[in-house]
Amino acid sequence: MPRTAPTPKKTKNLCEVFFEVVRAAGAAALGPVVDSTTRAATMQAAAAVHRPHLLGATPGRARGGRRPSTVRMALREDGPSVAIVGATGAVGQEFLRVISSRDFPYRSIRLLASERSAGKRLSFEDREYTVQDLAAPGAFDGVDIALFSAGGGVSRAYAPAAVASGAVVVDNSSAFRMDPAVPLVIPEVNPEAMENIRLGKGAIVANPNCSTIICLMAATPLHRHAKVLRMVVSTYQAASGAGAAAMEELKLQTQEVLAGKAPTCNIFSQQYAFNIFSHNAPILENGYNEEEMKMVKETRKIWNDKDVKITATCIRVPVMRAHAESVNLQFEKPLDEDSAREILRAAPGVTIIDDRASNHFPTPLEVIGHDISFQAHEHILYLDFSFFIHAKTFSPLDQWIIIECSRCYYL
Ligand SMILES: NC(=O)C1=CN([C@@H]2O[C@H](COP(=O)(O)OP(=O)(O)OC[C@H]3O[C@@H](n4cnc5c(N)ncnc54)[C@H](OP(=O)(O)O)[C@@H]3O)[C@@H](O)[C@H]2O)C=CC1
Ligand SMILES: N[C@@H](CC(=O)OP(=O)(O)O)C(=O)O
Repeated sequence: MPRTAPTPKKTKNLCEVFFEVVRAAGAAALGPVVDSTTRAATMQAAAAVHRPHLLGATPGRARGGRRPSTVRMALREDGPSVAIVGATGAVGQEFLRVISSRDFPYRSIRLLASERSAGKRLSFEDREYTVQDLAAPGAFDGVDIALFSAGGGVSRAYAPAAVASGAVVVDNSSAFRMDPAVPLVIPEVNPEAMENIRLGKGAIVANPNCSTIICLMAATPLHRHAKVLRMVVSTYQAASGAGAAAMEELKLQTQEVLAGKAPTCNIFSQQYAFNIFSHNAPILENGYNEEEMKMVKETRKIWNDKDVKITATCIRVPVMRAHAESVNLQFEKPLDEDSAREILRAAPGVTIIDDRASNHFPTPLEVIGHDISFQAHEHILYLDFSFFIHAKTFSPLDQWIIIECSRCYYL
């Protein structure tokens, strides 16, 4: 199956921005990503592509060399102090995993959650941490970077306090995405939106909805080349996007249905196993569900184009991890298939897997282990191009985003 590794984008990338910020903060340059698993090695290669300056700026360290997984280089005096809000949750745990697998440098880590979890002990990189109550006074004292993933309400309630104490908040929720004062960033797409973010100067950086991220990582390079006039997206969203409890429900329902029992419906209002249904987000006045309108609004903000025509149909499919999307684009300028392929080959975070001869294209199961990939599955008509994407959901795609965002100061 032909695969093409992503190559660095030509515009100023996240690493450069982050490097500048870290330098401005008086911190030393960062080191290479290291981990012990094959999957992490894949991510390491991708990270190397995205962080050439960081890799090059660390004298005396082997580039890309494998070290034993027990030897962590992430805990560094010159790294930022990091807080994770929602540390006990599925995404919070994923933050920790990615910080570790990407060797993200940190001076200290503070794990924050609700009072329900306060006092709970969690181990990370061979150290024990006590989960602290987010609502306790001084929760953000001395914090440089706060990664929020505890829901929109928690972000709205506590992100301002984190900012006031000087932290850069990277928010995984939808709370601030459409706030004109808050950059909405996909590092591989619009890192320039957070050029003004500086460590030590409180600010919020918002992370888009995962379906938007997946779509725009492939659509934006084409948009920049030929200008998208109209985008039609259909999603096939996995259980992981709805959290750990939803994944458990899919597993349980599958067992129940196979055993001839009635499926347990706690997270979703209808049977999920062996079924598909419209995304469970609330339906809005215009008849779209909220997930679909996020795609519309967030794309317009990220592209800074309020006129681009977008429609989305978001569907939940009984797949454990990895969302898929069908994207149809109409361009202002002609774009042939070979050109589109070349553009996408050069796009960061995009891998082309397009084995038409044997009718074998990426599946969610195969995609787990890659940051993002897509499949061109239709020939290009004049001004028209369709492709199909499989990508991970919050795990680890959003974490990649978050890690890279934080690099901008840090995600
Ligand atoms: N960008 C994207 O596409 C995605 C974004 N998300 C965001 O991440 C959020 C979390 O998802 P997930 O990890 O799956 O959810 P979980 O339910 O697994 O975890 C929720 C976390 O938030 C904490 N929390 C909840 N309420 C409070 C509170 N009042 N104060 C402090 N901490 C609180 C919980 O702490 P405790 O253990 O104490 O209850 C827990 O750590 C989502 O709500 C969504 O906003 C998620 C997926 C994708
Ligand atoms: N996109 C997630 C839902 C979610 O968490 O979205 P957001 O980050 O916009 O709240 C899903 O698959 O259901």
